[in-house]
Amino acid sequence: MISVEEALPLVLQHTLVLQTEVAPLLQSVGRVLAQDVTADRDFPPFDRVTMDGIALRSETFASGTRSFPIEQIQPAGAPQTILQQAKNCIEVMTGAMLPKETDAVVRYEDCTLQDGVAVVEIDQILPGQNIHRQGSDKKAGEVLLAAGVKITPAIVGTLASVGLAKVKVYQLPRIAICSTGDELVEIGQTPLPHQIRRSNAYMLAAALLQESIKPTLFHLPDEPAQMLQILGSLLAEHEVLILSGAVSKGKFDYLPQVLEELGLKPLFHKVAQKPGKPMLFGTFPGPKVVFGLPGNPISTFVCFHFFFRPWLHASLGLKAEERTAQLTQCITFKPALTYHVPVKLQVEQGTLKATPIPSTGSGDLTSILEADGLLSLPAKKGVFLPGESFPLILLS
Ligand SMILES: Nc1nc2c(c(=O)[nH]1)N[C@H]1C(S)=C(S)[C@@H](COP(=O)(O)OP(=O)(O)OC[C@H]3O[C@@H](n4cnc5c(N)ncnc54)[C@H](O)[C@@H]3O)O[C@H]1N2
Ligand code: MOO
Ligand SMILES: [Mg+2]
Repeated sequence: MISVEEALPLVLQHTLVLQTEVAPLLQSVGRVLAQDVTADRDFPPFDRVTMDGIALRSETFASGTRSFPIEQIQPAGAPQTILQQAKNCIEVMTGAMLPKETDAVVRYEDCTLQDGVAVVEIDQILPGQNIHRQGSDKKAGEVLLAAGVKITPAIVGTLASVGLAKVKVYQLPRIAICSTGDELVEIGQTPLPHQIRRSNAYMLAAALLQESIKPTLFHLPDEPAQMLQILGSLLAEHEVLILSGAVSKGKFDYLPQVLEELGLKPLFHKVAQKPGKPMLFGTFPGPKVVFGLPGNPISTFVCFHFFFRPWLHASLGLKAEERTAQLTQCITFKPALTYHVPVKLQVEQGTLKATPIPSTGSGDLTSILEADGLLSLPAKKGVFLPGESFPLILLS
């Protein structure tokens, strides 16, 4: 059995090298950007009026003028107008180009308009007021986004603004999720007293959908010949297998042996952690990777978040999240195992605090309904005090 400190680096040493592909902009949300993006023009691309009102010359106002005859209107979306006479003004709309020969905008609220004349009612006008200067946000050619970030709605807005209707993203691995076990039935079925629904497969699929990956779902019966045949064909079609169950010591936990028959190179089987001790991880030529997650629902869930997600993010070139949170209650856990505790989070005086969620054990699926994160308490200690900080995985 190896420690989580040894197991995680082993997993991260076996990331996949993912190719790139081009995705239509709106299908790129949640994917990882595989190109740098530069400003195609200045941001903003012209001196932009930021308030509806009048544009004038501040020096005319400074010399005492308060009444400005209106020459014309400059709407947004119209070519730039020119102020003909310094004593006049032009009505301007938010988003319009600032008229040439003007240098300040006065809001409608700060003047009255009557008979084609605007009378300014404020005492001071500063050059540049209510104007968003060309290039003041970013200059043409400047890098707006570097490759290797997850595409968010804000990023989509930026990509749209530079005219990228299609964008280069990293490909996603083809992933099969496989439940195991003769006690499991489909979720639409009514289970007999000795049966349960195969909820882990759906929980894993949902977690992958949050990563923008559409997995395919399969099931393995507790029968080695059938497992061998199904797993063999899944390996031909997928780069990643995420399996749930059949990795412990039971008479029907055939998975480790079947995977080895298929040629698995095991990297570890059993990790010093709770939950998730029986977890298995290995590779096939290709390369292909197999995550054998223990079947108890919280074990499957914790191992997915602790091992699979960092592996996926590293494969995609995303930066690892490194967070900690402060325990609010004392926990005593003596076994020499890393203890992953589902926690409720809150911020108190700027500090992230983690309160453990009561649970009857790793079969208690409902215990994670309220969880915001998983706090990992190290194996080398047995008593964890309020106020101590430990590594945290945020659940999203
Ligand atoms: N003698 C020992 N027994 C067990 C050990 C051990 O070290 N020695 N480890 C325990 C631990 S820890 C875990 S976790 C489980 C892991 O077992 P498996 O990975 O072999 O999983 P299964 O036996 O197939 O199932 C365990 C449990 O989970 C339920 N399950 C499985 N798949 C699903 C699914 N898709 N949806 C919902 N629930 C599922 C299954 O019905 C079982 O109740 O082993 C302990 N035993
Ligand atoms: O991985 Mo197990 O969950 O400790 O029952
Ligand atoms: Mg078992």
